[in-house]
Amino acid sequence: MDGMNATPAHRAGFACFVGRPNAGKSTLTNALVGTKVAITSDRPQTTRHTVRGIVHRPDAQLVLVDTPGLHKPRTLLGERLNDLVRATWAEVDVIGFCLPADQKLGPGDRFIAKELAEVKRAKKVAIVTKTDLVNREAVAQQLMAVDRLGRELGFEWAEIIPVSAKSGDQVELLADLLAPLLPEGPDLYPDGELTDEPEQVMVAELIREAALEGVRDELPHSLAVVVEEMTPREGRPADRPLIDVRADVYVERSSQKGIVIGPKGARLKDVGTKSRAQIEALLGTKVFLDLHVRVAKDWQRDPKQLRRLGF
Ligand SMILES: Nc1nc2c(ncn2[C@@H]2O[C@H](COP(=O)(O)OP(=O)(O)OP(=O)(O)O)[C@@H](O)[C@H]2O)c(=O)[nH]1
Repeated sequence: MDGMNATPAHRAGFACFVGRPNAGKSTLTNALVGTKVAITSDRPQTTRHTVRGIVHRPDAQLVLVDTPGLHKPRTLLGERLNDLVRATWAEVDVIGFCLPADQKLGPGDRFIAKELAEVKRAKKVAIVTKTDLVNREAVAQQLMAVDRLGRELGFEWAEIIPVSAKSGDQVELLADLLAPLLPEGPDLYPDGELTDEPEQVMVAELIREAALEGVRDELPHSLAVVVEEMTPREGRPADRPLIDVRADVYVERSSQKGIVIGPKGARLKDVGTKSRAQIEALLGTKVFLDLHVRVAKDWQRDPKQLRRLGF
């Protein structure tokens, strides 16, 4: 190749991390993006919400979509949630299968990998996570185990890589390996998009958690929250700022609206009080929270709505 064509084409695309609960997907997303985007916790299955983080590089833009976990479906809703996961998988360019280095490859991993084998378009990357917890020998064993798993299921991993999101070991390299797997194209999102999004996403997640409390069985995955506005109130003294947060809680059917609002609005008020306290703790300032409940019919099934709702 001569000097004129030496610059590789710019690439941009979507990737998501999959893996059993607690595999380290959110932590890895945060490590790659360099900003806290998804909320992590020691509790399994906190990532029900699909959250985007964007890795901006000179040569590529990698948009990370955080899908909910795929589970052995026991209910119709579980089945629908899995549909949502598969719909996301069908749209992304790269899927990173996360496997913790400190746990033996088990039935849960196999279940997910089997599903992965059905995904045709996306390139699949195996990521052995939490390598700081074990010695090199154990990491090597896990790399071989996941390699075998791919072959058993009849597909090949585009890459297999060990990382530690905690220590940062190999995180850069992971980004270097993911970037070339994306399709050629210009940035999908403007640079700087990230600056206020993570906070808004976290605020939305706090409201969603509060709104789900006590009604999880009735509306497990039919709730989405979009923060429409987050602005400092003008004319406040510098030492006592106030942030106005306007957010919409979306349900799928009008019958669900009543559940969220509660008798005489009592539930929604409670949701507001609870989530406001947490938002204030997160932002470190007083907050005025303005909550509205809206119906977005069958949002889980409509790609346009999903995108609007941040999925
Ligand atoms: N030692 C170590 N711990 C990690 C690492 N990455 C994640 N963890 C821990 O593992 C636990 C689960 O991490 P998450 O990132 O929340 O895992 P997840 O896969 O997003 O979990 P779900 O949301 O339940 O699907 C947390 O306690 C993390 O602190 C790592 O590289 N090293």
